[in-house]
Amino acid sequence: MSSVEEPLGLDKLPSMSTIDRIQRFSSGACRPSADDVGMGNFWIEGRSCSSSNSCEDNYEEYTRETFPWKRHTRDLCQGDSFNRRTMSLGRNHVARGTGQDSRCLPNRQYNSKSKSNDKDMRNLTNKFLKGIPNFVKIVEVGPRDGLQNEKNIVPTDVKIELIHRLVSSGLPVVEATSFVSPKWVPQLADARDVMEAVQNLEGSRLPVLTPNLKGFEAAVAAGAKEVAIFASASESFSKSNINCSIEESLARYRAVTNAAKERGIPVRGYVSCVVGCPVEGAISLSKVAYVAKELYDMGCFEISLGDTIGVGTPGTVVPMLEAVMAVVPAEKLAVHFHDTYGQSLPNILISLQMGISTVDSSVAGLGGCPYAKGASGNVATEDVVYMLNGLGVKTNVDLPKLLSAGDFISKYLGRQSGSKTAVALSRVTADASKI
Ligand SMILES: CC(C)(COP(=O)([O-])OP(=O)([O-])OC[C@H]1O[C@@H](n2cnc3c(N)ncnc32)[C@H](O)[C@@H]1OP(=O)([O-])[O-])[C@@H](O)C(=O)NCCC(=O)NCCSC(=O)C[C@@](C)(O)CC(=O)[O-]
Repeated sequence: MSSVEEPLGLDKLPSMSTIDRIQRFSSGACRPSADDVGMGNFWIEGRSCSSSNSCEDNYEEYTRETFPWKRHTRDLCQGDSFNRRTMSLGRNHVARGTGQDSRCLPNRQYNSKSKSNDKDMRNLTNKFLKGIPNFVKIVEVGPRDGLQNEKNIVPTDVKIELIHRLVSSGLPVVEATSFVSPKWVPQLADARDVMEAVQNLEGSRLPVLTPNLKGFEAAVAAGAKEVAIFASASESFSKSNINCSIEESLARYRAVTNAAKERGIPVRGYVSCVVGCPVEGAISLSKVAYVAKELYDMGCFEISLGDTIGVGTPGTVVPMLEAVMAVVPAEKLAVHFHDTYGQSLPNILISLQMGISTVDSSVAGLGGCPYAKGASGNVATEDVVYMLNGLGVKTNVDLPKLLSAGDFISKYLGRQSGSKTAVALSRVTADASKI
């Protein structure tokens, strides 16, 4: 077995070029159906289409999800449904337009394309982005990664309400909290209360972070049915985040995965600092691949690759993914980007093209790590859903309900949402309501 001191050399990795790999993952084969949100149901290349997830998506559905801003303007002309939507978003402005109302915003003001042009655009998208999966599983990390860095303690009820709202938006996985030391992360000292309150919520899996056996036992006692362990590819970050070396952390995590196996609890693994570390700078690809493989070998069903400080660009993310995908199958990987340099969406896009179909994100772009100075929030879930809708990729997420959850927590925190989509769509509806 290789060790951190003697990492997997890049010379030992397959010499497949980046372009080859992207092409390899650019099959036009059908990908998971919207139901394939559970573990183990990953895209198998060449799988045939089911009638419920035909490769030829319904055109109306496509345009509805692709152009939500257009939908707002169209719905404004349809009166009731728009009113219902804005009210459900908890906004205090209510549009008054009706189908006959001269104040209705004409669609052409927002979308000069004709229907056939829309269709052409979709074909163009298919030609250039055909490797992208039909379904992407979004792992919402807002209640955990999003809130852990908040200075002022967020009341337990607010956290519970946020989780309820996120679950009701259709997100398949909502990371609920962390069973870490309250001295290290005071914001999540109420992990037990949060977990006990949400443990029976249906519709989403609700994993929690556990840094050691103590955390694991506490999580299970509080009702957690899935846990996540978090190692780092950077020695310095491992020390500052969990107070031990990478090798020590892997030994701890083996104890956790063994205990989890005995109880039939699935374990997700994180590797942080996969591109850069706040102390060490660039991180070697072989170290990232090594830690990912160790977590995979100890039984993690999925490995999430975290660009903890958000320094990655497609130029650094592609070789990192190539290195990891040489030792862990793409369908077992997730990407976890922080948006410090605004690179998350291009990084996600290229990851999807390379065969990744699980993406972590945080509602309203909340987040940051208390032990990674300068790291900004995670990519906003609303922005990820907006992009995926635009690509015709299914997520099962109801964008208006997600926006409502983001609005709820942003209002509570007293600041504007970190989601550009949330800000833009709220302006569109606000402007439309003035007409
Ligand atoms: C790992 C430890 C616990 C080691 O912390 P330590 O101080 O070395 O632990 P220790 O074993 O020496 O114990 C010290 C005290 O902590 C207690 N303790 C020990 N374990 C637990 C526990 N599970 N829950 C509650 N209490 C615990 C233990 O009982 C003892 O209590 P005392 O006797 O002093 O009263 C600590 O460093 C820690 O909690 N770190 C977590 C920090 C954290 O959560 N960071 C943010 C995670 S985000 C991340 O990693 C990146 C990620 C995943 O988001 C991906 C990305 O963005 O890229």
